[in-house]
Amino acid sequence: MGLLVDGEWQDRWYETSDGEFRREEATFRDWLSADGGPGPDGQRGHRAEPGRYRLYVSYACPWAHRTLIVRALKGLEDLLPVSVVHWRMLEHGWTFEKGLGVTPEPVMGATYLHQLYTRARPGMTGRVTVPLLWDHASDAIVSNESSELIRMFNAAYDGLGARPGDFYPEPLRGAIDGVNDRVYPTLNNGVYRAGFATTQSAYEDAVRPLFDTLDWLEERLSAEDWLVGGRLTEADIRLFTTLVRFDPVYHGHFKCNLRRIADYPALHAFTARMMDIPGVRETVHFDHIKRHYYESHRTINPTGIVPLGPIESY
Ligand SMILES: N[C@@H](CCC(=O)N[C@@H](CS)C(=O)NCC(=O)O)C(=O)O
Repeated sequence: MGLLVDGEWQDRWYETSDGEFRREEATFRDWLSADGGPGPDGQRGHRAEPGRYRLYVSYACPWAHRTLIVRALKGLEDLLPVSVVHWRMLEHGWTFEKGLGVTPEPVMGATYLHQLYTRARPGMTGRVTVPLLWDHASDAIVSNESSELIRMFNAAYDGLGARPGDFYPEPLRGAIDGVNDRVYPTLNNGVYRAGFATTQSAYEDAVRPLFDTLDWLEERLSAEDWLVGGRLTEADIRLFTTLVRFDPVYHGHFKCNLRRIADYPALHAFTARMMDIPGVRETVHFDHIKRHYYESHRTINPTGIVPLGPIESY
């Protein structure tokens, strides 16, 4: 685990001096669009073209997982190739070391993901994260912010043979944003705030609202199959990537153990429903998920032992 400082890699754990984990803002925020025009907030545009871009992911990472799901649902496999990093993230950060499911890095034969970051921006300071969208044409990083990447993939390739489907439909945007605004801080990021806390109070301050949100979601999903508008939207996709990791990883490794998802009938049924959407199951790799967390976070799990359970229930 580490970060780039003035273009040099430094092996360093997260800064949690007051006991709390804070996620840093993503560094690269350009936009992929059908015509190369700017993003919704004026971000610099890159034109969608078959094969021009490459998506770098970790199968373990819930943020990268969102982008893989939207890529699958929109049928972008042939338009947008993917590279997969090794599940273990230790002193060099994400790597392309050989391993089951890991793909060799094609742009520069890099061993470490941070080499791509410094190729795009020499001298950069910041974290080296997945997902990452690389532009082969301009040898640049378009974006490393998953919440924005899924909105780009939702529309950018529509004229190039993407499958129909809109996961952020105009009339539902307010309601989707409303759900995301609760689910992101308390749950998607809440599990990390619990797991990386270094004081009892920071841990408890994360876990309590996390389970309040799970209770709230259980109630919503007892009445409806989907979170917003009676149809699958990005709000469901963003929830799913955390729920599917919950019992195998967050319950034990991150100490989010008031209850399991298996104890919530509606949340469990929702996760199973998501798994059954064609294309989704193939994006879920429990081997990378479990091994990443238990083998990488040596401050939390010094032996690197990966628990055998739970028995998979989806
Ligand atoms: N805001 C980013 C967060 C991405 C992120 O934090 N990814 C994690 C993996 S789950 C990562 O690469 N962490 C490496 C690090 O923080 O050094 C997004 O949603 O795309």
